[in-house]
Amino acid sequence: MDIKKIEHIGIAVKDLEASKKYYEEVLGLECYAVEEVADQKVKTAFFMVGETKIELLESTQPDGPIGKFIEKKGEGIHHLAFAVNNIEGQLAEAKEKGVRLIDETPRSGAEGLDIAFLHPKSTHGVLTELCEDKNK
Ligand SMILES: C[C@@H](C(=O)O)C(=O)SCCNC(=O)CCNC(=O)[C@H](O)C(C)(C)COP(=O)(O)OP(=O)(O)OC[C@H]1O[C@@H](n2cnc3c(N)ncnc32)[C@H](O)[C@@H]1OP(=O)(O)O
Ligand SMILES: [Co+2]
Repeated sequence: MDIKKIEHIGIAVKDLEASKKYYEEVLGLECYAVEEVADQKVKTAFFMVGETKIELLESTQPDGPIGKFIEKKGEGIHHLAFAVNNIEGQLAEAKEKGVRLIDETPRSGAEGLDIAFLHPKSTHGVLTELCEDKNK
């Protein structure tokens, strides 16, 4: 695969406002965007840390992926997202190499990126997101 960098680290939180305060007031990071992604049933808050972002995720519905994750495991690191070119090609390669795809075709994520997830059961336990900025 052709990975450029870690695009973001996704963190599941119960209360976006409360956790945002920790990142701002304790860690001293600046939240530069808050966005709801209805397709994923989440509200997100983004912080830039060098070239990588932290994506806080609060569930907007109990049956969404973040709602279910928090119910089972509590708050914490949820996924690792890599920036790639040609996301469709990367998905095809991953599939060809035996990885189970959650998304066979990319969906719309936050910040206008195309995103697709690889199943944690075939990535040694890490829910993995591929992201491509097709507007660049
Ligand atoms: C806004 C956007 C963006 O960046 O632009 C986002 O990030 S949206 C971020 C939120 N969206 C997503 O995560 C979409 C992709 N995620 C999904 O489709 C789902 O959450 C799955 C990862 C397939 C899990 O869903 P499912 O209903 O199957 O839950 P489940 O609890 O039965 O999980 C099946 C097995 O996977 C494990 N599992 C579940 N979530 C996990 C996670 N985040 N990391 C590692 N392992 C995980 C469970 O422990 C379980 O293992 P055991 O059987 O051993 O107990
Ligand atoms: Co993400």
